[in-house]
Amino acid sequence: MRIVDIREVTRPISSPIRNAYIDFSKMTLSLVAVVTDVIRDGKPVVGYGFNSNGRYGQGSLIRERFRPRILEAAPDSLLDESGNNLDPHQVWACMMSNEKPGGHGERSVAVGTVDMAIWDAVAKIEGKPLYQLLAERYGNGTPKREVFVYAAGGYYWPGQDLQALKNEMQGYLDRGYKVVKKKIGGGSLADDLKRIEAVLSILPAGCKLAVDANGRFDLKTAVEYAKVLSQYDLFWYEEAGDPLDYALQAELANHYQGPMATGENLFSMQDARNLIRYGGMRADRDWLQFDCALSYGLVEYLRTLDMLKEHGWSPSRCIPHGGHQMSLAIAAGLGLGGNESYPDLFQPFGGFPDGVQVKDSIVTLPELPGIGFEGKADLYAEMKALGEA
Ligand SMILES: O=C([O-])CC(=O)C(=O)O
Ligand SMILES: [Mg+2]
Repeated sequence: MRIVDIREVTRPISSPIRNAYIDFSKMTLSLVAVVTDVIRDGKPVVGYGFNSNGRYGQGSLIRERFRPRILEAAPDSLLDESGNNLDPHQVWACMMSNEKPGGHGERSVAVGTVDMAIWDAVAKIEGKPLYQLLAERYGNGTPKREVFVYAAGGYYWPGQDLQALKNEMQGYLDRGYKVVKKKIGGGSLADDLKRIEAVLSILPAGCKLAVDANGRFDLKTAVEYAKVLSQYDLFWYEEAGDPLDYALQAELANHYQGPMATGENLFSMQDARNLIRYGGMRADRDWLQFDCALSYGLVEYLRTLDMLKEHGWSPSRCIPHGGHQMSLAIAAGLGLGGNESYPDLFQPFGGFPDGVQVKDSIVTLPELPGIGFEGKADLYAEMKALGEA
């Protein structure tokens, strides 16, 4: 078998929202199709991938470096031992040939996007859900199809008042979520507190709020917020300072006893390892949000999970950023603590297969081959236009 083509298209996922650092008025993503010559149900198997929100489409890197490397490689060098399927680790090594270490910037997003499509193809060729394949190859053999999800929103919308914020959050509760997230750091502390209290005022017992500063704060501000946020029983306090400022994160732990979360902007195992070594994160309560779609894909994420294990961290402390089905499959296959979800944003790319309902903040993954994109009609329509044209 061989890869016949790799196609990329850059799509808008823009909206007028902003967090403490960026607005999303020009946000895009790359959608990738990896076309193989393997025939299933009378059609070539095509794997699909896309990158998460927050970084932009990676078309030029994919077209200039990663696509040609794969297509120019000897087809057999990309296969597993059976010779009947791709080996994602070999494809990854091929993409990363002649790439120096460090400086993980945008290329990790390009590689992560192609890697997602490779895993989708591999699981489809095996005729299994990706979560099943992962549980068999790297997990305990049995996936856990019920995955915790929380609703991320609470962005700064133009003109949104407190009532509109409450309505937004109520909408998530009505759809079955028990944990909701809102942004902080995009206004004054006093305004943020009004917004936090507005949300808390509508949360029933058993439901929780997480807050996300998107790396905006210096140490002084992060600590100021920590002191005030300590009065609430928050689900977590996320990305207070710059993602690479491990000393800030470590110092913050001296001022905030509740759970903290970070990692969505760490794009390699090595960066994640530095967070674990130097960031003062606490394995008994904190959360790790590394997102494979931004950070060299699942091949690298497997290395990150191994690194975590060596440092005494359970995969159940990981709740990835990004709200995509790839991380849902990894969560189900390898026992992560859950996944992010953006019920009202970044469509059609985020979310779940059609008909999957959130109940008590849990989704149950259906048995679809691959990652499961074909189960979401609006998403699959976009994918099919690229991959089956
Ligand atoms: O607003 C963003 O860039 C997304 C984000 O931080 C998250 O989902 O945690
Ligand atoms: Mg975040």
